[in-house]
Parts: sequence; C-alpha cells; structure tokens
Amino acid sequence: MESKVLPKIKEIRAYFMGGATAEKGSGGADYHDQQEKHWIDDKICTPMSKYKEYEQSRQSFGINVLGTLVVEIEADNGVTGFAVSTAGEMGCFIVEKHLNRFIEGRCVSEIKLIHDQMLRSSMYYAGSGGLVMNTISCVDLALWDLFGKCTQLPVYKLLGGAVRDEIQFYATGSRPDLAKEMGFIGGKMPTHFGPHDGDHGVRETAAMVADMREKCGPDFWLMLDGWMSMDVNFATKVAHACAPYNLKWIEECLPPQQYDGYREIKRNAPAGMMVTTGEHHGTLESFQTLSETGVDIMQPDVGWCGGLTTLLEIAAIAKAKGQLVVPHGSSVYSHHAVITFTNTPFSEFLMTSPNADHTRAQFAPILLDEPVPVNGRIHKSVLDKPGFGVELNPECKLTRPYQH
Ligand SMILES: C[C@H](O)[C@H](O)CC(=O)C(=O)O
Ligand SMILES: [Mg+2]
Repeated sequence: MESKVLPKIKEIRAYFMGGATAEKGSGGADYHDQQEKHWIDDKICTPMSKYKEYEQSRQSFGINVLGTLVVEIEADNGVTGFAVSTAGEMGCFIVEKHLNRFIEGRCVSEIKLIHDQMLRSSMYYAGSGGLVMNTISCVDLALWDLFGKCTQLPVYKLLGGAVRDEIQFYATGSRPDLAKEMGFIGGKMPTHFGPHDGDHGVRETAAMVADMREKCGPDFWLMLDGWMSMDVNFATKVAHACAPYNLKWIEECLPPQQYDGYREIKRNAPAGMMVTTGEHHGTLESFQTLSETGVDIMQPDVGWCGGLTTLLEIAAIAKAKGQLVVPHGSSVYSHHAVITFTNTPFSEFLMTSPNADHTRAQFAPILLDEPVPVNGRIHKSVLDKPGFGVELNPECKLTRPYQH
C-alpha cells in the first residue's frame, strides 16, 4: 500500500455555547448546566455547602458559568476535526490568541509536538489544572479527531486497537436502582451531607446507601461521590458507616491537592473498600503524586487532564503501579481510550436525564451520533467511524468571540 502524504493544518477556530451569558440549561460539555430540578443540582454536597445560601444548588455558586468550548481544526485538504470541553468563552481567547501559533502550518500527525508546546508555553499561567488545561485538552482532542478523520481511522485504532469487544459501564446518578434495571453494573450516588452536618450527616449518608442496597440487592455495585466536600475525619466515618452495605468505593472526598489526606483515607478505609479520585487533577505530575498516595482508581477526565495525549501517560503510570484508571465520564473521548487500556475493566456513564430514569447522551445536545450504552454496554463496532465518530450538531448556536 502506498504511504499517504498527510495534510497540513490550515486553521484553528474556537467557539462557545452556554455559560454565564446564556440561558440556563444549555448542557453540552458543561454537563452541570441543566434545567431546574435536575438531580445533578439537588443539594449535592460541595466545598461551598458550608455556606447555607449555596447549599441547595451548585448553580447558585456558579458551577455552570464556564459553558462549552468547541475547537474546530481544519486541514488544507478541507477535512475538519473538532472536540468539546468545559472552558467556554475564556477558552476561546486562549485558543485564538495563544495556542493557535503552535498548530497552524503543522502536519496533522504532529500531535505530540503540539501538545508539548501547548503545555510548556502555558506553564507560566496554567497552574496545576482547571480552565487552561481544559482548553489544552480540547485542542488535543480536536487534533486526534482530525488525525482520525484524515486517515479514515477511529481514534481507538490509531492508539493500537481494542483490548476488549465492549465497554461495560456503571452509571452516576441519583437512582442506582433504575440504573440496575437498565443493565449497568453499578451506580454511583452524589452525597448530600458534609463535615458541617456532623454525625447526623454521616448517619444520613449511610442511610441513603442502606436504602439503595435494599433496593438493588447484595451484589450490585454502589459507590459514593464526595465531590471534594469532606475532610479526612468525615470521610473515614462515612466509609465505616457504609461498610455494612458493601460500598464499593468512596470518591473524591477531598480537594484535589490534599495528597496526604488521600493517603490517610486510604489507610483508614475498611478493608476491601476502594478510595478513588482524579477528575479535578490537571497535570501528569499531579497524577504521579496521586498514584503514590495509593488510591485504588485514578479518574482523570480526558477533557480536563491535558487531553488524550496526557491520558495515555496517566494510564501508563497507573498500570505500572497496578492501579486502575477509570476516567471521569467524558463520553466518546474516553470510550476510544479505555477500550485500548488493559487497566480499565469498566467505565463511567453520567446520567444527564433529569431524574436519572433513562439514558441520554452525556453531552446532549452538542454532538450528533454520541453513543449511549445499551444494556449498560457499548460494543467496539459502535466506535468504528473516523476520528471520535461524532459531528457537531448544526442546531446548536455557537459564538466565535475572537479571531486571529
Ligand atoms: C455527581 C457528581 O457530583 C458530579 O456532578 C459528577 C462526578 O463527579 C462524577 O461523575 O464522578
Ligand atoms: Mg466524581
């Protein structure tokens, strides 16, 4: 077969949808931006819950101010790749006024070089993750999508191919009992009480798990997600109070950088209960440090951790340590990665239906053809389309606030 001459990148463009200036409930990659009464905004415990006025709703403290960033990259043969993440209008500035210089004119296969230059050139303002890293991740994912679309290969094949025929999912949402009926292997619930609620909060949390255990039977996996809201003492008490109900893991109990705290929770946790975290860690170095704490599962979000290029490195760190890497639910972007990882035996599906009573595409409405699990599973054949196999929904109103 003749080797192909790959095209060069002609232009990168950045758009946003939703965020602080839009109507509530735009969804997209900013999946916390849902309509009122959605389970994802119903008194979920957060680092802000100790302030009464911000306890009931995460949107009240601004969890949905960023909005969706859409990065589109066009090659000189007219083929376009794209990706979405959570960085909105501010991400657009970073792409169009800074990162564009490392991208335009490069061959579509030069992803690693571009990734390294994006990381090094933003080191002075990127910190250890967050908005800037979300933006870099989005560009990296768009580059992989473009590379796949130019070579007519799905991203998972570019990575070396699938190590299993299907991905099986647990569901994150308020109704693990319904997730069980839908064929998922487990259900992860948010917590509603934190250290400011004292022992009453510990008892209420354990009662919620006990109730779900009753509804789901003895073997269905049940997990808790603390979304950075606890301290070591509260997390330890919750873990022990939930042990009789066979809680499988306790997730993201602490703020991301409290590595000593994670080490202590791991030491304190009942035997057999896993300690997990990682979705708000944003550099390879932070995952190396996290890995050393001994957490059982690292949970990077591929749209926030530095992109697919960094996720591959994180997975290698975890593999060498015998840890699992189970990405935070980042939809197609993680499906193409995890089907190639030997240390990801299952993955996350985040329920974005308002009552968590049916499956709905996680990034709805921004992607066309975004796969959703059927009977809790996605077969690799569903991923057999060039790039990440999705297109932008032309009905979503996108704004391009900056041009270079
Ligand atoms: C449900 C959690 O609070 C959050 O919205 C999502 C998350 O942390 C997860 O899916 O994991
Ligand atoms: Mg989580």
